[in-house]
Amino acid sequence: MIRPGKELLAVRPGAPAWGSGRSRTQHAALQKASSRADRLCRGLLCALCRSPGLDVHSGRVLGLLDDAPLLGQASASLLRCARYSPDPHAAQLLAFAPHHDRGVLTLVASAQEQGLQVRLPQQGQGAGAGAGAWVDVPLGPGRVAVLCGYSLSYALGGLLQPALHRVRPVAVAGSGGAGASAATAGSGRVSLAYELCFRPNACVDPAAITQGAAEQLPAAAAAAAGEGGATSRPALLTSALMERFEATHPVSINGSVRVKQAQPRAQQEPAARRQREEADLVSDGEEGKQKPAAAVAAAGRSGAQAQRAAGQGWTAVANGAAEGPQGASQAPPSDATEQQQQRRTSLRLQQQQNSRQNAPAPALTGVGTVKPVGTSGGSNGKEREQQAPAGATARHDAGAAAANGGAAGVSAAARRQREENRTAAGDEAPVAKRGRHDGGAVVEGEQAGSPAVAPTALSQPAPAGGSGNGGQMEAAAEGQHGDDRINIIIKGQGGSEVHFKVKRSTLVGKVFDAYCNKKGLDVTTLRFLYDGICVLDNITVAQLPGVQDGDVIYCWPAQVGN
Ligand SMILES: O=C(O)CCC(=O)C(=O)O
Ligand SMILES: [Fe+2]
Repeated sequence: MIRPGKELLAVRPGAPAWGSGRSRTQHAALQKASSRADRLCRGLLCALCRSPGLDVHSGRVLGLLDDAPLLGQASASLLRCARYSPDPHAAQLLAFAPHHDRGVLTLVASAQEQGLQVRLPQQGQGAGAGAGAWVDVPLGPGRVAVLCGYSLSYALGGLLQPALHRVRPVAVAGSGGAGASAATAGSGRVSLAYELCFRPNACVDPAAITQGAAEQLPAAAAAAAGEGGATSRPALLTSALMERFEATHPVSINGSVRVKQAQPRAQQEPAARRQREEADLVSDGEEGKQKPAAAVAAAGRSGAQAQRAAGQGWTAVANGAAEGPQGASQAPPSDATEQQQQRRTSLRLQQQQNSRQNAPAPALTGVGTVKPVGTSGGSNGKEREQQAPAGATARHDAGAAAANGGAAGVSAAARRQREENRTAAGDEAPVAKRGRHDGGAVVEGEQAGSPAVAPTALSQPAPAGGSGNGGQMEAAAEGQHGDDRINIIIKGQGGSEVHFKVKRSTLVGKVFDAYCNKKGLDVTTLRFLYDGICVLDNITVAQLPGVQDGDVIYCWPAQVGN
């Protein structure tokens, strides 16, 4: 039976149990869809960062994501399946009211061509003919819409604006109206939206993320970014960022139908202040105007309907019950990443607290989800994080990402230069001389030469002496190392880490071999990714673009995702 309205099924990839009422086949299909969408989304994000128009260090953005979905570890990201049923009584209502998605990027796919619409920018960057008009985003087989979300816009200091979008109602079966076709008439519209989100305790610092990027932008875009741009956006934990989103988007139907509850009086003023601060992020008053539509949608998802929907294999999502990004703050932390993140987060939070005397209470509630810095033990002091697998999967999965490969190569040197300048200026200098991580491997002596890992990769001719620079990796006894040694972390697919302290002149292949020896792995079956780029074994550590103490190289099976 098709009922009027919209039904949503929201799942977080990697969640061990995806709710009741779903068969194993459904579970497997959702798992597959979400993991593919996740890879595509990360690849697109990586390509977007590296596109000449932005030239943002992709690691600074990708490092704010959680690990790629692993079974048994719920992701912060979310897959929404929506079924919009034909509704003869609600023809004037929108099936999905205008909204910004709260996450980083959303991919939307639907077998039905029509339904999704975006609003063209009214002013500033991208505004042109038809400014402010709603335009169709034709979907259908083989097509995916890519929407910039609030989190990405914030992280980029407004260099990209979040896409205001909505869904027009599907045609009533037999009406012959827009959207009806032999394939879809009578069944309503079904869409899949994958919303990539920052991990809950990531510290989103627009100023650090966009440093050096604006210089690449056309003057007009740079001006737009400067006004209310990165410098006026404080570093925030994702949880605080979501508070901000909610304060500036009073009614959101992003995954969950959220009707804003009356706030305690004490919280109203900061919320209003934040709303003013973020005037540049909210395109217009459209969302306010659409409140009635959202309220109708909310009313339509009563508990009784939710029960019926669940019985059909559709779990209704209503009033915050969704496993939305905000709910993901309960996700179990992955230890090593968490330790690094805690250190980074605490530094950022310190900055926040110093610079924002009037920080509203809700923004600080996120601190409660972060463990004290002291618990991070001897973890390496890594300032810049990376999420390597994205770039490689982008080349396999996303044409757009592949098309960007050249740009990535060109901008690498520029990025490195920027990083060096910044480090020289003491802006983001790594925290020096920390104790070694308890699990750190002591690497000694010469390892056998390692074969090439991947056909297309970051690679340079081996320096004189080839791979025979044995002895460059040395025991990392405290106090023995000079400034030319840095910590490099190899992170495996399951999240385990091995720490190496190496000379900058060491061939990375030596490190890979040492890692494989320690783990009992065959190096030829693996690829190593740094900042999303597959690294061959014949470059030195110093030749990794913008390498810093504590940087992570991800180790991934060569055939991943294929
Ligand atoms: O169904 C669609 O086309 C879009 C859905 C959407 O905007 C969302 O899930 O955030
Ligand atoms: Fe959306």
